[in-house]
Amino acid sequence: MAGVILEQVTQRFGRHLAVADVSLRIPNGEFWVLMGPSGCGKSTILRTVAGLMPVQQGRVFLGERCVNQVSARERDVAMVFQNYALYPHLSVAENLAFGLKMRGVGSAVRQQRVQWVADLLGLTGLLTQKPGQLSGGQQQRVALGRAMVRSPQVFLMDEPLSNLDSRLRDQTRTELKRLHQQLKITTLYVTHDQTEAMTLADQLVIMHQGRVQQAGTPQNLYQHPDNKTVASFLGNPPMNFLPPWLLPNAPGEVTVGIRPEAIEITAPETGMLRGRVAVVEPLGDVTLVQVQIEATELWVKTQSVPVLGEWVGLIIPRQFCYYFDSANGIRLTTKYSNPI
Ligand SMILES: Nc1ncnc2c1ncn2[C@@H]1O[C@H](COP(=O)(O)OP(=O)(O)OP(=O)(O)O)[C@@H](O)[C@H]1O
Repeated sequence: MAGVILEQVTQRFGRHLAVADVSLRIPNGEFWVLMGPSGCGKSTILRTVAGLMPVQQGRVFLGERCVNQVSARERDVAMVFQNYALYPHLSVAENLAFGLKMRGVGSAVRQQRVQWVADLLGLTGLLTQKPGQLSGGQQQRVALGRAMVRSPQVFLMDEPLSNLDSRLRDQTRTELKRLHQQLKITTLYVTHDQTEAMTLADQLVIMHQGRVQQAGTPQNLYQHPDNKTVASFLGNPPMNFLPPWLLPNAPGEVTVGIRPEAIEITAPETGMLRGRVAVVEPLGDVTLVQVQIEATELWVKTQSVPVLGEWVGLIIPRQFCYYFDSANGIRLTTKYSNPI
């Protein structure tokens, strides 16, 4: 059964095309993540599904039902924003119960639901506090709880963790994953954060300029990007693209890409390429190294810790290279399987 379907949805602001012919079919109970550069249309998609923006072209379904003409209030979705906007004068319990009260749910059921969600999110001890007395992470959990309390058909989350510091963010992310595994509510989640995208998504959708570039499991997108946009968006540091002069045997119309972890550092005289270490960033388990080869910089992820300024050789294993059409960025899988 489908949870959420977008069928050829196009949305404009005046003449500006914010979402261009987007089709997605999200099965019931799955967690999908939308990712892409700022302004690529992620929030507009979320707002369209929520009913906060009318569908200009195309159709949106929640379950089997086309909701193009259904108001936001009547859609069974709950949205969590990055600015959680709790009511400051209400207690945590009252904040959690607010939406239920507005919907005319009786007090006994309200209490029961609030207790359920407070247990689930570890908020039981905070029910009488006001938002101002809570930490950012606790406030974020209340915001999540407010969305969860009525068990909506769909969750829409727009960067819900972006205001948290990195530790809390990690904790809350893990919490979200656990909750999803438990509740299995169809979720559409927008983020800029790669770790969130890679760890939470059943399916990851990469967008660019209002269009879907590729959708698939995070692993699949990382290993088999369809084009340069997707390849350069995932991975930190991102994929290196080698200029043609670095690889004299590569045909000019092909751009060769290689991930930082696929490059090996060796002695200057044994590498295929030779350059100077320009940046060294030890991360504990691995080190990020930027090697400068004339005007080109390549990132390498390595276990070794080279010395800043030293000359090193680089090995670019062929089997880990990606080949892209230089004109349109589309990945070539057969024609140039072995240009170097
Ligand atoms: N209310 C609006 N009026 C005019 N243009 C808008 C409006 N809202 C969004 N846009 C434009 O539509 C495009 C898509 O915006 P959207 O907010 O969906 O992008 P986004 O991918 O969510 O970006 P971000 O990651 O920065 O939140 C952008 O170019 C934006 O400037």
